[in-house]
Amino acid sequence: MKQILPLYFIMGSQDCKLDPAFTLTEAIKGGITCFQFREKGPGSLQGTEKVALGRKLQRICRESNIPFIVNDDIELANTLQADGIHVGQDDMPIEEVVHKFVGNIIGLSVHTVEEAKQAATHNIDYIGVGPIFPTGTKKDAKKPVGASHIHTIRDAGISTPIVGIGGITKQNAHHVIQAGAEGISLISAISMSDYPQLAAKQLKAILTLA
Ligand SMILES: Cc1ncc(COP(=O)(O)OP(=O)(O)O)c(N)n1
Ligand SMILES: Cc1nc(C(=O)O)sc1CCOP(=O)(O)O
Ligand SMILES: [Mg+2]
Repeated sequence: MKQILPLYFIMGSQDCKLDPAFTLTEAIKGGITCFQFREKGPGSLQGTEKVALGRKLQRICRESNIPFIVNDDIELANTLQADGIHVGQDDMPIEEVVHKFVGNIIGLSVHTVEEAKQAATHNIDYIGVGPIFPTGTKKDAKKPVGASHIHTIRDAGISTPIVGIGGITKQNAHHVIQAGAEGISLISAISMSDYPQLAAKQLKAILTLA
């Protein structure tokens, strides 16, 4: 599990400055280790258009052996036979997700130490901790917790693999890794770049040094 988490790219068409398939292809060339399809919020595709984009992006991931994870939508994850699903505290109960998606990667969002402790009692593969820094991408994001929050979770004895999320850029990514996370997950630092391959490469280089 830990080897797929270092540079975890998340996006949907609503997040992209350039064409989504091109953005993903370039991000893969730049060294991302995992991809989450998160078609959600203002401007996102719905229905058959969402499924078609998901299929297209999944094909791109498969060609390069990059795990393809679906955000929120269990039905889509099943339809596409995705490699995994990511859910939050307010989505489908985690017990149900674990039951329905057995044998696949399962990620859960966590904001507090208590939620991280709860998460550790379930058979999940990683937790997404955030928002670490202020983010403009998710309008209903909670208050930023800072990278030290990852330290606090580790100090509470939780060993579940962690990815930090929220406002992570090449300027602050090293704080997240130094605080004890296995990886960084991010949207706009790559999806809004004019050069997604370069953006991913630069982030990868920072991870190597951190
Ligand atoms: C890796 C990762 N971590 C956290 C999230 C956020 O999930 P959630 O809280 O359910 O919010 P939405 O993404 O569904 O708006 C994530 N998607 N990925
Ligand atoms: C999808 C998401 N979840 C968050 C959480 O805190 O759970 S923050 C976030 C948005 C991440 O986008 P960016 O990298 O552009 O800040
Ligand atoms: Mg969710």
